[in-house]
Amino acid sequence: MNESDVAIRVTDVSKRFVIRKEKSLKERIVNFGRSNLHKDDFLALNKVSIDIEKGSTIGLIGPNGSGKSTLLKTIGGIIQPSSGTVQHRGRVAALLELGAGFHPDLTGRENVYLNSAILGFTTKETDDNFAEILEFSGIGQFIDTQVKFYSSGMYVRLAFAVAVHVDPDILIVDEVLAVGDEPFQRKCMDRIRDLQRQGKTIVLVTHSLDQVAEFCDRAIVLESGTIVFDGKPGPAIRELRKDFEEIRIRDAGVDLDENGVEQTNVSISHVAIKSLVDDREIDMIASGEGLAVEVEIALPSPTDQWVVGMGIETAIGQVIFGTNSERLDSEPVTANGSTVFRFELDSLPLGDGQYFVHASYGTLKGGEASRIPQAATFSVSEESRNVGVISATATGRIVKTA
Ligand SMILES: Nc1ncnc2c1ncn2[C@@H]1O[C@H](COP(=O)(O)OP(=O)(O)OP(=O)(O)O)[C@@H](O)[C@H]1O
Repeated sequence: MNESDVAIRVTDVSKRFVIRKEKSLKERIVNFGRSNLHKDDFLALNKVSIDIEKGSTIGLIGPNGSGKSTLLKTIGGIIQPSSGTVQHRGRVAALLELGAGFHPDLTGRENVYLNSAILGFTTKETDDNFAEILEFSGIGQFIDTQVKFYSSGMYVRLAFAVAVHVDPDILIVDEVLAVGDEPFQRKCMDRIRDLQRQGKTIVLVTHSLDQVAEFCDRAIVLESGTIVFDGKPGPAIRELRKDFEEIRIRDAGVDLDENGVEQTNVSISHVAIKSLVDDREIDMIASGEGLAVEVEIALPSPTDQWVVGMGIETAIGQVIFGTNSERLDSEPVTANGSTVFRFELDSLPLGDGQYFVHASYGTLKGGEASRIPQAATFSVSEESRNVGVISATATGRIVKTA
């Protein structure tokens, strides 16, 4: 990236928060006379460095508490880093959590003028934009109500309308869009697309991984305040889903143990994709062809309670097909030691691309206990100029013209 193409530069940014906790009674007695508060340091961001290219759309993703909002706020200049620097070129408009940016006692109208003024607009310029902002927000008569009486959806509507109408070079958006209703979310997304087309730089924090796949050209995965992945959205989302799956299984393991369901010591030892024709292991099919998936599990003792599952996912982890031995009405059979279950999928009318196969193990009573998210992969080759995960035979013709 050329120096002149950098819109935002984050260099070695760390953010330390001081957390104050009430001391326990014992601690109060031991430390008698001193403050009743514990002070703990907490590193929300740990030496984060990123260069964001002008005109790009970046998604910041990661589990709860991983530091996404903190990073976004340091980029927007809303909070100062404890160490490191943030530089940006151009006007930044920020759409942060509810409550940030608007004064609760002022009306919607007054807040529009206040926000525009902070971003360097004259009253005359805001007058010129006002009708459009109001129209976009859909707030109507409530524009003259104090914003403390707004619902969270109304609040976001107005905040987004202001943010996109002040002609920002950089727009930073934190999760908030999720509180708008569906038509408004669509409208916001269309507007974000307009800004993309105009070459604006956009940084989004979101938990909607589909949104990241749809809008972003780069995604950054944060975990415990550090960057664990920085690259194309597809691999970033897969990385994050893999982590979520590990967390889910770890958590599920605890619950299942509490229920007394014996799930432990079973492992999925091998997953193979095979040809239905000659049983060879394969990694590619033509669109419309079928395949077999063999899942091998290692059962430590004889049981008829086992369930084996498999699913096919797109590159961003959307499950497009899934089944398991129970759904296929496979009779419970007592199995022991190394056991292979074979799924046969006769025909897969998939579009061109790479697909991932997950494999899972569980019990009839306890549900799914473990899963390997990307146990195997295969590609589908299709000679088609159409796009999408399914393959369809399509034709087109004019049926009416003036
Ligand atoms: N003002 C603050 N004082 C103390 N700790 C804070 C403060 N702001 C954030 N934190 C802590 O820093 C960590 C990172 O928070 P942050 O809001 O950046 O995470 P996040 O990835 O955006 O999470 P989420 O997905 O839940 O919105 C959290 O553990 C949070 O509790």
